[in-house]
Amino acid sequence: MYSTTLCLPVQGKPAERILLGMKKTGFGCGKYNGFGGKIEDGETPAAAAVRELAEECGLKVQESDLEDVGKLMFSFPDKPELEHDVYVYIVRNWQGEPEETTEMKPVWFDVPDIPYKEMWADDSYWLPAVLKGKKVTGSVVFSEDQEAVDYISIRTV
Ligand SMILES: COc1nc(N)nc2c1ncn2[C@H]1C[C@H](O)[C@@H](COP(=O)(O)OP(=O)(O)OP(=O)(O)O)O1
Repeated sequence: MYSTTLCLPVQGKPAERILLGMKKTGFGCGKYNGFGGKIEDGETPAAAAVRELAEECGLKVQESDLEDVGKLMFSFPDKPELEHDVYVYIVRNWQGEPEETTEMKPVWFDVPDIPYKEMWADDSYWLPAVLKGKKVTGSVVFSEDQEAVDYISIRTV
């Protein structure tokens, strides 16, 4: 079990546009997602979110720019080593312009055009609520192929 972060840069409140990245390597390669990765030993979730956002798309934020919008747990019964949780943040203020890196190719989407079919299957269950200003907590169990959602429980606040 490990912990990760996921940072979602948005414009507007409620969100009108979102910056997603096409993941080019590693876990989730070939999917659009927010920006994030594993929390390193001794690192706080917020520090990891700031670091990963800069590493993956060049946007610089302060920890005070992070809006904590929830925590999700992902499990894969057929691959228990992939079990992890994710701290999810929205950011509305940053320095710099999105740039392609070796890990991600950033693309802005209008919220109605978010490409859910090219994203992790859980996203359509919780991202719309987050973009409307809700906070989410929950857990997702993935199927044998690690793509479909077998069970999901999301609580919005
Ligand atoms: C399984 O469902 C998931 N859904 C969504 N929306 N996002 C997910 C899911 N599983 C993982 N994520 C996010 C969490 C992280 O932001 C990335 C994956 O990060 P990873 O652990 O693979 O870290 P890497 O970017 O590969 O590399 P390093 O941490 O080693 O830099 O996806």
